[in-house]
Amino acid sequence: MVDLELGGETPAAETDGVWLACVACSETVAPYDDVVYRCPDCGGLLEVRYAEYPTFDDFEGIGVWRYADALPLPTGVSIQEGNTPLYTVPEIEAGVDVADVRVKHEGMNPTGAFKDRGMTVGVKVAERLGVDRLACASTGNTSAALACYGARADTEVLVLLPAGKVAAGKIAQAALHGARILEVDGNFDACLDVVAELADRGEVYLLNSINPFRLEGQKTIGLEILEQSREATGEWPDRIVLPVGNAGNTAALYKCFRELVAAGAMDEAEMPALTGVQAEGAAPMVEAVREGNDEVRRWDDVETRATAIRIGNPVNAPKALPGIRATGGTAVAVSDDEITDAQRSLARDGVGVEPASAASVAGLRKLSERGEIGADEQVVCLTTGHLLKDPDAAAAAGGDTTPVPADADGVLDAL
Ligand SMILES: Cc1ncc(COP(=O)(O)O)c(C=O)c1O
Ligand SMILES: N[C@@H](CCOP(=O)(O)O)C(=O)O
Repeated sequence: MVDLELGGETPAAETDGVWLACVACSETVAPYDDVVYRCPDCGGLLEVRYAEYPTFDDFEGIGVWRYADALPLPTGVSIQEGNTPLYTVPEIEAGVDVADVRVKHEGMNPTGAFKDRGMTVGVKVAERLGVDRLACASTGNTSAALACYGARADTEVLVLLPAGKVAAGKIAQAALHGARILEVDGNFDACLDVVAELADRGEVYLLNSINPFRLEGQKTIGLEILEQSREATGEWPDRIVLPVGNAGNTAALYKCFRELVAAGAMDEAEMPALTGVQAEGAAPMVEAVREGNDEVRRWDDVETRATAIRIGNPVNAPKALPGIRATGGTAVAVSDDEITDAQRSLARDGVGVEPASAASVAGLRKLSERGEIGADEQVVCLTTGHLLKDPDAAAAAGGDTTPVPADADGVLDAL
């Protein structure tokens, strides 16, 4: 049984009102005494807990650190992450039977993906812990963000990537920011197994989303969506539709809502329905939701054009599955062609995203067609990464180029 209550006594192990708690057995752990990723008693996932949870009145400033009162440290290693736009998307809205559709474009973060929100917190915690080598496994975006924030913190970064399966823009980022890049003969899940073992041996500090501090930063996506939606429409959204890979965002959004409920700033019934979308070729969470399972079965063979979510063993499933269920959400799988169609529609609405991001819109379309989303709902789709992350996919989804001679008549003839 997963313990997802936030209540209980403040343990002796707290520092500045912050501690870690196991979501499976409630064991508490001091936050900064040792490096821990899992419960020392049962191996369950850890999450950050606080003596007090803030309300919206406590927030000031802009970006991730506007929400400092909801984060474990007062400042981060920051390059101005967060404060991403919430766009209207007229073409997409016109094609679905839903009252209001907005797109929260996390591709507008400094490195072009939501990961920056986590790294600004995680790399600061790494500094506090005094570790000297940061590492991650990655389908690309985590490595780009870690390389960038590691550079900013002047700390060594090691990234393990599945060979041949990472988009060009992401490798370029990790390389230029100075990470040591190792291409592994295995998929993302195998890379994570290896880097987790290196972390257990004390060789590296792990900054994948199993790191509970990193997910604290990603919680701010939820806080921004709630504030921006209320400003734009007067309401909080009924539903947030998001791509799912390692399920960190799903877990982080659910934690965001639970904390607002604990603070008395949100009623449980107001939590937006968390709706996860996976590619058909990498859909273990969808399988678990459909079959009503409490555990997610690892898929060893995964494949999708949306390389960012080519993941068969979502490490945050024990936090994310209860979030989908408790908020009245669901999960749906979409084909690669549906993803590319959604990517094109987003582009026509002026929103340039990488394939995995477009999965959210593809999922919205599928659920709306099936009548599984109410016509009166206000929906926010999360787009997680920028178009330029995967230039090859963007070029393939876009139109062909036409060769022309270098004269005006030749150009006009070609039109
Ligand atoms: C662009 C993009 N979208 C979605 C995801 C999935 O997010 P999560 O792992 O939080 O489910 C990832 C990485 O995992 C990603 O890089
Ligand atoms: N898409 C991710 C996969 C790793 O996810 P993480 O959130 O656990 O770091 C990536 O960009 O590497």
